[in-house]
Amino acid sequence: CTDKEDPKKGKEKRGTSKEVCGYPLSIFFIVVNEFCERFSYYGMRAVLVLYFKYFLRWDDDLATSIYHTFVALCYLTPILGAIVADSWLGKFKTIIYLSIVYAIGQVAMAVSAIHDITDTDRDGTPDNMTFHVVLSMVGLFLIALGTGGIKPCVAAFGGDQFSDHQDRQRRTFFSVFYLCINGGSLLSTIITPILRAQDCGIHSQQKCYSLAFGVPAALMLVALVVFIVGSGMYYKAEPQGNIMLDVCKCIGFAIKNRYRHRSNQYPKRQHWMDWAEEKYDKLLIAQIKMVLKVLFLYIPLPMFWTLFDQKGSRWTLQATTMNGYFGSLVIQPDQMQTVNPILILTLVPIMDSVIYPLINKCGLNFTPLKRMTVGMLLAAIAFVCAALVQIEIDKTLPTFPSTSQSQLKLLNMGSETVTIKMPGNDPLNLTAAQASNEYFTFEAGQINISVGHPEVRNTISLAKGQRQTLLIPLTITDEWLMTDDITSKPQEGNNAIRFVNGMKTAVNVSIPAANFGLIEPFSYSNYSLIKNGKVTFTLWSGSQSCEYSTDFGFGSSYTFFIPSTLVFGPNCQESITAAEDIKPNSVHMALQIPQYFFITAGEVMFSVTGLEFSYSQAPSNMKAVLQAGWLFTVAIGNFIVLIVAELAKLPKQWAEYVLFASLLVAVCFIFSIMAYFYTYIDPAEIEAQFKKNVNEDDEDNKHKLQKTEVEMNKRDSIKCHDEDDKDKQTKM
Ligand SMILES: C[C@H](N)C(=O)N1CCC[C@H]1C(=O)O
Repeated sequence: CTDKEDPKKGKEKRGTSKEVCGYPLSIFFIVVNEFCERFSYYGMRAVLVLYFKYFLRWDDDLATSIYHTFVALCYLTPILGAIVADSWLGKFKTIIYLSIVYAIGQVAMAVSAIHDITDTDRDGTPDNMTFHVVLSMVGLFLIALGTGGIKPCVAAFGGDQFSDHQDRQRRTFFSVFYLCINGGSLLSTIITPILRAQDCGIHSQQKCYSLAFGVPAALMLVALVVFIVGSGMYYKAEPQGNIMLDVCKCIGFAIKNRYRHRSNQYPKRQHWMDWAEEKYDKLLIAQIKMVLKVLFLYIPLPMFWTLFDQKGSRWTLQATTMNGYFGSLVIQPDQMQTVNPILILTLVPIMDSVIYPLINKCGLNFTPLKRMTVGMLLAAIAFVCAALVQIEIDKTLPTFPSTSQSQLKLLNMGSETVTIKMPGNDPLNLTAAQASNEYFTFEAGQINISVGHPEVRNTISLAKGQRQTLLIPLTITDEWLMTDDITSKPQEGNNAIRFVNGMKTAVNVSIPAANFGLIEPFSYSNYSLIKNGKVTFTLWSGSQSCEYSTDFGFGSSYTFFIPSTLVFGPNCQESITAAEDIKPNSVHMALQIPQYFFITAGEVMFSVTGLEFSYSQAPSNMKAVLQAGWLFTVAIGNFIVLIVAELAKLPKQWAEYVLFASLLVAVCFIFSIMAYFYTYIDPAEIEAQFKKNVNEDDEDNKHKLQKTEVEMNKRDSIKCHDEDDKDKQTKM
């Protein structure tokens, strides 16, 4: 608990809070509040898209657009919260009122997800979807207003609890604050998907979205209660009138005045804001200059968030093409995102207690803006890593036919070996129930194929840009069948599975999660998407059944063949053959860890530092406003992701990663130049100086006034001597 204080700074204590190891006790309530609030926010967000898709039954596009619009809104509303806090209610009251709005929003979401409310026919699906849609949209709007509104206030309110001499403690506070954000985010993104997966309901059991939204709602109420409990200990800075209106008016006046005096005959002023001096207080002008300087510096920052936010989109998609088996543990593609908060929880303490002190010991002045620059570079490195991983993945992806080509696979449904001759290829021998290992590529059109001995010839038409399988029947003179095969990796790491029935009777194939339906003799089923892991298929023919089990990885496609020789019994493990149409993902998800490491190390240097920088460089009456400015860069970053996802359609994903890395390096270069010219200030000191000057001016003015009065009186008295006595008495 040792504390090296700046002897130049005042040591007056803020608020009535006790101190523990030099930290005001009040910040304990603030960090717990932040933990619960972030749990509530990230927990709800984790299941939101699934709620749109499976509960409200929206399509993927609508679900994704509304999701991103909501996230962007959550980082736009901080401006509103900051204006209300700094100009009107103060941070404390703003946090209380908006937390209530936030909790109401979360409760509305939880209620909107109770299907029983409108499920009058009790079939498990809501009958009045409009009710659920309207209630959830109102809920989301209130949440965006609440979470965004309080976010800049809570951070700035936490900063306010420290006295001017507690710079070091305040820096540590912002690190702990960031730890709480990520602790809440980590726990909730693990817990709420588990809650969602439970079945619940009064009349019928459905996936429990109401519980997945209900727990975040409860956590928001806890956040509110914890914050209120600390109420007596906080230092509550009073709002100083409608500061934002004054700021706007002052800037407007400066611009107008500058324009009016644009001719060369008027002497130039140091700063364009100095043109407001005729009408506005020098202190206000100085404060606006401080804010504008920082906001100008923020211009390049959204690019960092543009890269950062692709963790949830591009990187998760990349994970779907990778192998998630970590020994006996299976990691789903979207679970890889939890690596970010886990790394935050480890990296923040390491940076604060080892890396930064070590850099200091080396005599390097690692200023906040230098840290942020390095943070941006680390994010760029993360994207280079992502590109390298993508190149590895691309090497393992199957080569699908171009638009002018066709690919053909062959499956021998017979019980004897056949020889197949195709143009441009060596004769191919396929034993009973065997499929060719690979697809043969042809220029699309018609090809002649001959099978067996004596040869049976057939001309088959190949579909352009397609993969097909030729099913060679048991009796090769019978009609040949062509199937349409999938031409892309199955989505979200699923496996695309189908069955070909070579028996003379129909077969029904099912697993608990899917039913392939009744497959007619010498026919095939549609594809079903199956998750990774061990799967046991049950095959039925009439009253006879048997079981077939196999293990699936991620992103494969198989055609299982039921041969005519199959004997139904306890299991048919040996009889069924599997043709691997698309290999399972082989590049391991662990290869994503370096990119997660670099982006998170970048985030710690960039975001934790930026949060503290925004507080320390803001004038006292605009702390929340600058926090909102900081969060606004996150919103813009999210918008850029949306735009770039639509516009930048590079043919190769790795090239897009390199493009983003290069853009960030370019932006980082511009930022470092801007940062070079930035001079750090101590707003409290500047403000104190101004107030002192004003007081001195006032004193001066008072002295001058008194002097003038005395002189005037003297003059008057001289005059009065010359005038009549009556007059002289009145003036004195
Ligand atoms: C979860 C992230 N690591 C994170 O902490 N954040 C992302 C945007 C800003 C910040 C947050 O406040 O949630």
